Amino acid sequence: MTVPPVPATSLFDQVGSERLRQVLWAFYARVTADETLGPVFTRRIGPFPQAGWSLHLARLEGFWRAVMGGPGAYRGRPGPAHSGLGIEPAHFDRWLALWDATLRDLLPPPEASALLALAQRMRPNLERFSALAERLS
Ligand code: HEM
Repeated sequence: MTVPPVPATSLFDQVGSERLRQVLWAFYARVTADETLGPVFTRRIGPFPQAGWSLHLARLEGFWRAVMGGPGAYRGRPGPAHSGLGIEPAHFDRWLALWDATLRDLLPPPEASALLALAQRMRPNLERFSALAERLS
């Protein structure tokens, strides 16, 4: 008798779109209130949660859906989006600390660690772009 394979569930299936959206809004509320990160985002997107934030969060939701194996059609270029903004390594340290704290507050530990690991792996590439002075997009 053959045992049917256990269907593979994606990280997106485990977290679900509603909780992903909650995580993103909670995270950017903290980011924009932070004295290191806040000014970079407010300069570019405007005061949270008004101005361009709904659009920005919709883009980010598409991005996270894609990297979590969920449905979506993200077509952005995260690298160039980080060049020319004056982002230093300290910004990345803080970003990841707030991401970790938000994930721990809102998700069970396995999902929180998986989402933290994804962002940690993206850091070196985004950091290379952030060192470029000119915006490429
Ligand atoms: C590993 C950490 C990070 C990840 C995964 C990440 C991810 C992203 C993504 C997916 C976008 C949207 C790109 C697009 O499609 O337009 C974005 C935009 C942006 N990020 Fe990050 N980011 C990180 C760190 C940072 C840091 C440290 C800062 C600086 C404080 C920052 C500032 C911004 C800003 C200002 C935008 C908007 C750019 C624009 O629309 O012109 N990010 N980020």
